[in-house]
This record gives sequence, structure tokens and C-alpha cells, in this order.
Amino acid sequence: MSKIKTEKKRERQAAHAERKANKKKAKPAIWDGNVRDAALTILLSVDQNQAYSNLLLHQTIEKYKIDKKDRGLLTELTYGTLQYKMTLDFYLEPYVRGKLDEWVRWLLRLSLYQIAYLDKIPDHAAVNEAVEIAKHRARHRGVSATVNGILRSILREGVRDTTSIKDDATRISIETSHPEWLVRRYIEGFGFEKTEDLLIENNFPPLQTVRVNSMKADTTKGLETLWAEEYSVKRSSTIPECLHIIEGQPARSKAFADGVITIQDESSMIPAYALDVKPGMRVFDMCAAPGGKTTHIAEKMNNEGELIATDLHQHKMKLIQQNADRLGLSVIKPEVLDGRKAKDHFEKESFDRILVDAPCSGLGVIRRKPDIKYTKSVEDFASLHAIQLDLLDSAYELLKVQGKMVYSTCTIDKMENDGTVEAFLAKHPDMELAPVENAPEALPQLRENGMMQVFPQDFNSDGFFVAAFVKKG
Ligand SMILES: C[S@@+](CC[C@H](N)C(=O)[O-])C[C@H]1O[C@@H](n2cnc3c(N)ncnc32)[C@H](O)[C@@H]1O
Repeated sequence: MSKIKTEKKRERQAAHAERKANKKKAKPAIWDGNVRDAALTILLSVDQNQAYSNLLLHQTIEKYKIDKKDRGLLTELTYGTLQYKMTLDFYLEPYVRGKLDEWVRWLLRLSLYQIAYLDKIPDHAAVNEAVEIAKHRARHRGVSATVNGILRSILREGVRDTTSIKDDATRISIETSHPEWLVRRYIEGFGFEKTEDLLIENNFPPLQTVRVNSMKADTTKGLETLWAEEYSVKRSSTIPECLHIIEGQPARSKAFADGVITIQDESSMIPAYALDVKPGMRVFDMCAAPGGKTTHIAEKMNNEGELIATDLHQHKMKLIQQNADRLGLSVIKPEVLDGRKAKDHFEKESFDRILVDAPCSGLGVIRRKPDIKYTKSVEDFASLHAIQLDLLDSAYELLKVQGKMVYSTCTIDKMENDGTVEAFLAKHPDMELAPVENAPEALPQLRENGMMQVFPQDFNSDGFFVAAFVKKG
């Protein structure tokens, strides 16, 4: 081999080794004590792998046993940056020239979130940390200079004003960071004021709530049990067995381990009321996993009768069983089944009550999973509407005459919720909406109409939809 060729080969090998080393640098461990770097890794994974932000955050905190102080900041940075992604892009837009690597864009969003929204972090600290992360992750020094330049320019000139945006739908879309097509869809369905309240509320952290297991304690006893464990808790004024957690992680409590409480969002407690079960009934929960509503229904049945809890996925069966065991509810029978085939699996008209807590677009839980708002499309609503209708049709065949059926979702969309109810009623003239007389007084709509759309701003719960039907025969 000639001397020149050998030289070239060596250069190529050196370049290859450098690229390899840089690649390693670009993928740091998720937790090395640097909260901002860990937040950046989570944000990138949510964006690139469609990972759920809440699950990834939880896994990271548990896996690396991140302490309370860092846990708080990591959660704030991850959720805040995701929640305000579009707003932050609007602020960045005038300063970004040319194409940026995705990780650099997320680093800028993460840093700008601290500058624009977090008073407790000094601006210069946010910039310095961003520059250090850029130096540590980048393959060349130009990146940290770009990050430094952009952030310092914004600090100097202040963030862009949104009030000059003439179109109100566009303005609130940017201010609250929700896709404009979704904002317009909401305004058309619910009016401007309700939409604006919803979008603002979606950027607040969700309230933690628990349900007291009526088989083991009444609400007062549940409250006192948590107080004795030094949790800061108060009674809800909406659902009688619901408690609001002001401070503390109830999943770590003895009350939870002993099955005195279970963690459930307040609006998810409505279907068990709407179903109006009695002890001894034969009940079917068609889309049951992980069993939040199944266990509530079993408690209302006083653990007497038959409660078949099915779900499409085998791996979710153990979640239902674990919840039933922890809460001491032997009436629940988990079974893997596609709800659409249930009509041929069970005897026709053999159930007194059926719950169809259907798969849905999940727009009611944006506070818990902010990434949802950027990934849904109009096509999703249409296909979910079709699946929901198939599930309801199948349930209809199995419901006794005079039996009651409930359809619920954790979403806020007219095509999925009202549209599905309308299509179902049109197909089955012997089904009627059934006012829920036993519903808590705080839910007058359900008591009067048998149907209600809950918005997060109503009583600080997830967005939720419930419709109760009776089979007239
Ligand atoms: C909203 S979640 C149910 C939550 C549950 N009811 C609770 O309260 O814990 C919807 C469930 O429907 C299940 N699912 C989706 N398609 C289904 C089908 N065709 N048949 C039965 N279950 C289905 C999903 O696996 C998911 O667990």
C-alpha cells in the first residue's frame, strides 16, 4: 500500500472513531444528576418514539430513585415544555435561522420554558445550563454558540407578544399551545368561552384524587386513615366517596396497600353511579382494564352477584386481578375478549347492566399526557367513533329488557361522544337515554338528561363523557 493510501486510511479510521465517540456523547445516560439533561432525554423520547410522557417520567423517577426536590423540577420541566411547545416555538421563530437538530430545538424549548414561565429559576442559570448541555451533547462547538446566541437575544429583546394576533382562534391556539384545527373544532362544538377555559385548564397540573373502598371504610374513616398517615387530604363536594389529595403520594400509603383507598380520577367515578347496580345483579364491564371502574362497580354491588370484566389485551388481565385482590373484591371475573365479539360469546339478553368504557382519543386527560394534543388527528375521531359504535352494538345484544347500559369516554369530542350516542339511538329505537336519579346532586345534568360532558374546569377532574341508556324492549 502506498504511503498516501495508508495516510488516507488512518485519517478515515480516526474520523470514524471520532464519529463513534460523538455518537456516544450524543446519547448520555438518562440520569447523571443533571435534571435538565434528563428532562431533555425524556422530551426527545416522547417526540421520537411516541413514548407516553407520564409513563416515561414515572419510570425514570422510580428507576433512578430521584429525590423529592429533583423529582419536582424534572416533572415541572418535562410537562411544562411539552405543554407549551407551540407557544415556545412561536417565541423562538424569529431567532432561528436554518435547520436545527431536533435535540437542539428541544433544548431551546426547555430553556425558554424556564425563562418565560418559571420565576424561581434565574434567567442566566437557564442559559448557562443550556450551553453546558449543548457542549456536552454536540459534535462541534458551533451548537453551544448558537444556543447561547438565541437565548441571550431573547433575554435582551423579551419574548414575542401574542396579543397582536388578530384571529382569536389562532391567538388562543398559540397562547395555550393547542393545534389550531383542534381549537376551531372545540369552538364550533362548545363555543369560544368554554373552549378558552378548557385550553387554559389543560395546562394546569391535575388534581390527585382517591376513592374510598366502601367495602372497607366509609368516607370519613378513609379520610381519618389518611390523616393518621399525615397526608393532607380533604373531602370532595362532587362525588361522596372521593377524596382530594393536597399533598403526598397516596400510592405509597398503608391505606392503599390495605385496600382502603384506590387511586382514581373523580370524573371516572361517575359511570358506577350511572350504571345503578344492585347487589346480586349480573353485570358486564366490556373494556375493563386496569379495573378502576370495575372495582367501583363491585363495591356498589356489595361484592355480591356476578361481574364479568373483559378487555382486548391478555397482558392487562393481571392488572384487573391485582386491583380486585388488593381491594378484596371476589365478585370480579376477568376474561380476555374483543368486545365486538361479545355478542356471540355470551347468552343474548343475559346481563342486567353493561358498562362500555370505550377506547377513545383521550382529549380529557391532556393535563396528564400533554403529548396527546399534538398527536391526534381528525381521522382518529372517525375510526374511534366506528369502534365505539361496534362495541355498543355488541353490548346491546346482551342487555336484558329493562336493563341499563352506560357508555363513557375520557375525551371531549362531539363526533366520538354525542355522535356515537346519536348513531346508537338511531340504530336501536328501543334504547332510550335514562336520567340517573341516584347520581350525586352535584351532577344535575346526569340526573335530568342521563348524559353529560365533563370539562376539566367544571370540578377540576379529567374531561369525561357519560351516557346512560335503558332498554325499553
Ligand atoms: C378507557 S380504557 C378502560 C379503563 C377502565 N374501564 C378503567 O376504568 O380502569 C379502554 C380499554 O378498552 C380496551 N379495549 C380496546 N379495544 C377493545 C375491544 N375491542 N374490546 C375490549 N376492550 C377493548 C383497552 O385495552 C383499554 O384497556
